[in-house]
Amino acid sequence: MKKQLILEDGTVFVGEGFGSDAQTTGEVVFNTGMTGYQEILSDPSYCGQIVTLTYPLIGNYGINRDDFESITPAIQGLVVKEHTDYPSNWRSEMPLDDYLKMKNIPGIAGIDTRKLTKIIRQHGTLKGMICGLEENAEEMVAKLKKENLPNDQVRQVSTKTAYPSPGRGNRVVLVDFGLKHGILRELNNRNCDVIVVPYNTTAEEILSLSPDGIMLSNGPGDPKDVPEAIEMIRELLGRLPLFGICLGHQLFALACGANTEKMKFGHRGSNHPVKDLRTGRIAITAQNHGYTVKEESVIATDLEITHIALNDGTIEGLSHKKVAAFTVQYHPEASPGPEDANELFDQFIEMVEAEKQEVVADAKA
Ligand SMILES: NC(=O)CC[C@H](N)C(=O)O
Repeated sequence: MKKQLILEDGTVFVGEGFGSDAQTTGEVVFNTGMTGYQEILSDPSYCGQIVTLTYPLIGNYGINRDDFESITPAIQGLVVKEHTDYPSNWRSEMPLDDYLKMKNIPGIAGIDTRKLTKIIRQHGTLKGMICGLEENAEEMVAKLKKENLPNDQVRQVSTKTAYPSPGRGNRVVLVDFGLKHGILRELNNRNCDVIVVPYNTTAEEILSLSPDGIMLSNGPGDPKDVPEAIEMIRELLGRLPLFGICLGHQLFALACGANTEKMKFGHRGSNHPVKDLRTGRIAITAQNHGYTVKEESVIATDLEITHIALNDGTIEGLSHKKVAAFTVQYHPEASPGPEDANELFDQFIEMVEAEKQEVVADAKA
């Protein structure tokens, strides 16, 4: 069935529908990863977004049980150049098309994704819709221009109730703003005794779980749309060691008095070089974000900029000068992508253990 992809600037692409037949509206973004479509479409940070994959052949290794980053994908739609119905991989359990149908996610294929990506890079991310050919494009453009996209994505994807992911090691409260399972996997691999809590849990409720450390997850949307989380982080600062990833990093920056802004078209891909300013070491990182911490806003805070993106110089990592807390804008849990930055989870565990030693030393003194 033919479908159209309509952008708010009036551009119309016609392609072949796959996945669900539903009509969908969202913010159109692009990801440049060469593999990892399953992890991308199940990453809750894409809630509210229609994702264009710039790699030209998608679906060739199917969908498997192991690579999900969440159980219920929150992506609004998928745009590809070519999509294959015939996956060929020993791990494949179903074709991408079947999966998208099952989860009611619309897709459109046969799109000139290079042209689309150039438009997004020039114009900045724009609103768009995937719909049938029967819709009048001009009317749809007018509708897109008028419409405000939802701003409650974190509420949509965060867990509704707390749940444990047990281990025998350090106790970590992981605040779920739309967490990728990769983060949970990394903590469990390090034997952490994790309790995952909803995004709007208060500092007091978190402290009542007696954690040794706090982890702030990734998540969708604008960090300023979750003021309750900013307040909670502010109250926890200095009371427990803290590590934040992506949305968690942005919320931490806001809680410390810095500011965030929307980027023109963001960073989404699996090969973004990031420099650690303290060691000079460069890591190739997985990224998926459309907001960033404003550099000039950091000066008046107790934060130190620890990492920058080599492509555009934006902030990629922060650490607190006075309390045990650090955050990164990129994804050390990878999925999809390189594992260069995976050791950050070890640094978090070391920080948690060092703080525990200090508590013991203080108690003895
Ligand atoms: N992956 C994330 O956590 C993304 C953070 C935020 N939603 C952004 O787009 O910048």
